[in-house]
Amino acid sequence: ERSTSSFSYSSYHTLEEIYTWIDTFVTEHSDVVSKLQIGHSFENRSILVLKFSTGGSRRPAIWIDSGIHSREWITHATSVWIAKKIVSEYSKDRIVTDVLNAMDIFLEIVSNPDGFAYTHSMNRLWRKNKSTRPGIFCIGVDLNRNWKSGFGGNGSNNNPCSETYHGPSPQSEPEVAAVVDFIMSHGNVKALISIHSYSQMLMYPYGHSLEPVSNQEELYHLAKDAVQALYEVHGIEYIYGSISTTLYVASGITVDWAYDSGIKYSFSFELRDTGRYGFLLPATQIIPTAQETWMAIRTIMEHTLHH
Ligand SMILES: O=C(O)[C@H](Cc1ccccc1)CC(O)(O)C[N+](=O)[O-]
Ligand SMILES: [Zn+2]
Repeated sequence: ERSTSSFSYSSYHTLEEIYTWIDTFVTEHSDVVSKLQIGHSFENRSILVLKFSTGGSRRPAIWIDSGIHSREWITHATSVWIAKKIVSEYSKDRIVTDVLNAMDIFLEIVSNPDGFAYTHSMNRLWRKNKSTRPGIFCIGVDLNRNWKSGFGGNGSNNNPCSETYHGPSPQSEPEVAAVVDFIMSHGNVKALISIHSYSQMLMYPYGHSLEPVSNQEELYHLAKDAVQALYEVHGIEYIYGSISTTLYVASGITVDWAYDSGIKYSFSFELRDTGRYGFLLPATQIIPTAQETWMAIRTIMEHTLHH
């Protein structure tokens, strides 16, 4: 469509529709937003990141990714809505304005484009990427088990047919390597938020071990405040805590790598719902979910700005 105002934020969209929306969005807001291509997926689709910046060079930054698991459609839809919210709140909302006057925001809406395309074409419940290797007869690596920190540990599987297959080696997958390379070369990312669904949880490292991270108290209280801000929008209740104690042990995950790489404010969301619809969350819940998630993310951004 010619403008993002004719885009339906209360519908789920295909990969092509989201990529077209990205181009329109960047054209409309070229003063604040630009499009980066950080790599290519296994099936050679572009891996795109939106950069929100009001100037400076190599400002401290906040990284947000969604859709690493392709069936979690509410996460891509939430990120699209949040992208629009960021530009509409700049110079209106005090916190967003302060954040963007001092920091950059990077938003990777579709972290697993091959898997996402596959959920539209062949298998709505596909989770992994679409990589194949000689002699291996099952497809895909779980991109939330392919990161270096704790790689191959409990809560990941070395069977290629498993939904939590960790891949042959850390960062073996182009979708993970692209993010690692980008964040490491940027070198000034202060917070990372990786968005999943479903369960209604806000979690922080570690997933691969039960040991608390050094700033556990700080992350606990920040998660508490973020979950409260979320609750105040539509009364949705989240639980919060470290991944391994709140959910289950999982190894080779995004936020553990981020934390061990020095990103001390690393969080993972599990969006709506708690199982009634699960991954098939009705489109009528997209905007309410995005509105409440935004308030939690805004809380994390504000804390990152001031610490
Ligand atoms: O097992 C997963 O990777 C997530 C839970 C999670 C989320 C973040 C870090 C570690 C684990 C659960 C989900 O979002 O993938 C939902 N699911 O189990 O399909
Ligand atoms: Zn997930």
